[in-house]
Amino acid sequence: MVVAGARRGFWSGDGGLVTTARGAEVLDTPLLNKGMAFSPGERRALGLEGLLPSAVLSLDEQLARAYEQYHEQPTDLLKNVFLAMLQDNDEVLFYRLLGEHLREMLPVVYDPTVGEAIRRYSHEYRRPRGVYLSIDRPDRVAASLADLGLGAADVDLIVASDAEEILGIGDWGVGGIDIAVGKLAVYTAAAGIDPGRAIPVGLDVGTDNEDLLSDPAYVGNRHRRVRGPRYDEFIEAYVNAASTLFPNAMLHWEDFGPSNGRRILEKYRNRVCTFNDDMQGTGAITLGAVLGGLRVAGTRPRDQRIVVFGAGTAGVGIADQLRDAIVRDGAERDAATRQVWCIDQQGLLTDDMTDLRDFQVPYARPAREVTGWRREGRIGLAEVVAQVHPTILIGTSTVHGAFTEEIVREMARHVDRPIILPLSNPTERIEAMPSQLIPWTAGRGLICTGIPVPAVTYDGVTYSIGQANNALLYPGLGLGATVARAKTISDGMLAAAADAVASLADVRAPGASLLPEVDTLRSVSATVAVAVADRAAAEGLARATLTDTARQVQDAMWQPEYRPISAA
Ligand SMILES: NC(=O)c1ccc[n+]([C@@H]2O[C@H](COP(=O)([O-])OP(=O)(O)OC[C@H]3O[C@@H](n4cnc5c(N)ncnc54)[C@H](O)[C@@H]3O)[C@@H](O)[C@H]2O)c1
Ligand SMILES: O=C(O)C[C@H](O)C(=O)O
Ligand SMILES: [Mg+2]
Repeated sequence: MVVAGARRGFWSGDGGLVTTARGAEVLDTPLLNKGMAFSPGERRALGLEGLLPSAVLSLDEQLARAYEQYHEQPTDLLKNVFLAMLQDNDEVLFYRLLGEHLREMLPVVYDPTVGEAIRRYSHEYRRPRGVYLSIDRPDRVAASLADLGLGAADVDLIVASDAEEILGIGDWGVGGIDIAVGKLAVYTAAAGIDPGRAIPVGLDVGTDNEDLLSDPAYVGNRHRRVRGPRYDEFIEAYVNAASTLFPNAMLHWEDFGPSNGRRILEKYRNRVCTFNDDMQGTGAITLGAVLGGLRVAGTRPRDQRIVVFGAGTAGVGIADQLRDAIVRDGAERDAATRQVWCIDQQGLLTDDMTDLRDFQVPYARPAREVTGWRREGRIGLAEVVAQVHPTILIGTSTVHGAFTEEIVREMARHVDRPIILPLSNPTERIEAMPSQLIPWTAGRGLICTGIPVPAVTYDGVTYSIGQANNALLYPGLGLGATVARAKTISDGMLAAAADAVASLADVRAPGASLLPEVDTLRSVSATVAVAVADRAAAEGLARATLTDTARQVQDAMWQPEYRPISAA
């Protein structure tokens, strides 16, 4: 295997690494640096003898020190900053620490703390990570990607964000690159994506966030978001450059605004290996959670009535995948679409509305169907729940507290096991907390959230709350696509991923989580990867030959271990 970074002075040798770097350059290269773990021989050969204290420590000893330092950080934001610095210093140690304390540290490197890190990006800035592409220099896109010094076969994955809709907190301009960094950390911790073969990209198209525009410390392009043809040309330049320079890389899109996310995916999904996490990753993991819920409820996809509150990128992405699951269960496509009710800012979406987004149109209800429904300017969630008696309620609205006690009690009155998924992130945006939903449904609610939340004990039963976050899905999807060298990401590959996740949750015990536990992310991702790669092969989309997929997936997983390093 080639280790990315060859042009940065290192590549893989016989079971180890070989480098032309010497002295401080070795210590300053996070994928080479082992801190105090260089052996005396390596110190001599690499010119480090005078640059390090005498002791030689093992990875485990450094791990213990790093864990102690982590705990000395007083806030989650400072813990996040500490981990970012560790990653910039010694990447093996960072991933080992993260992997050993995944449940504790995932909320710090990823959601919800990553939201705080993004807001504070320009103020907490210490050093760059990733590639910063500017809409003001469209002709420099390819050159900027080439600045990393990576070769055509060196890259498996690129995560890019234009930061228009970061989580549920809106436009955060250049700071949005940290969502790409956070997603990649999860890719590696969960699925062993080689961190030297993955690139975070910030697409800086400006920002409409007034606070950023007037902040003297802001480090991004200080102008409004560019939209229209110039934006599209910039995206085109990015896709062309990325897929030409790195033809094996999957292009992952993260946290784009609703007017761009779907449009971009539709434009490129049959041309390159690409995937929108908020639409497709979220849709598939939510389907996984729903399938777990249906196993408990003892019902089938085609029996469901689904209300989606917040019909944006994620909400409609979820609607699409739930509709497709109903179709796979035997329903006609139109009938399956009619089993979904979408609500957005203008209330229940109906076909007499003139301001619907194109992707909302298929879900608009016939206006005549709702003539007698109560309106207070619009048909709100309470009325839809009262009329429809949904079996599944999804929250992707960013409206904190939107699932009120009255609404939830009304839903639970008509359904034995209501499936309620308040998925908005981060914590301050969630539609309702499980600690409220469980008592409001007298323990009958089947609940998952997007953020990690503690278990809830009610009436003697402890309810584990599954995290229906796309983090349970995209790492395995990316690994599977990498192993298969998939040409494109198909709907069938997403459905296979959802089925694989759902199959791993043991939902039999009362209060059991509908999804596998976050601690098992690595094995979940491996299972998802096998399902995705096999599906790609079955659909004729694999460019690699799969002989023993499970073995190939295991072999492809990067391990956070110090490798012997020799001087070239
Ligand atoms: N759990 C996960 O894995 C996951 C994945 C993706 C997104 N999300 C979360 O879902 C939320 C939405 O993300 P998105 O990317 O779809 O954003 P988005 O902006 O595309 O969608 C949000 C939608 O909610 C609508 N909305 C706002 N206020 C509303 C109201 N009062 N009533 C009804 N609808 C309202 C908006 O008009 C918009 O259409 C975010 O909080 C995000 O963090 C979670
Ligand atoms: O990033 C996350 O935690 C999930 C999702 O992609 C989101 O935008 O909220
Ligand atoms: Mg997202």
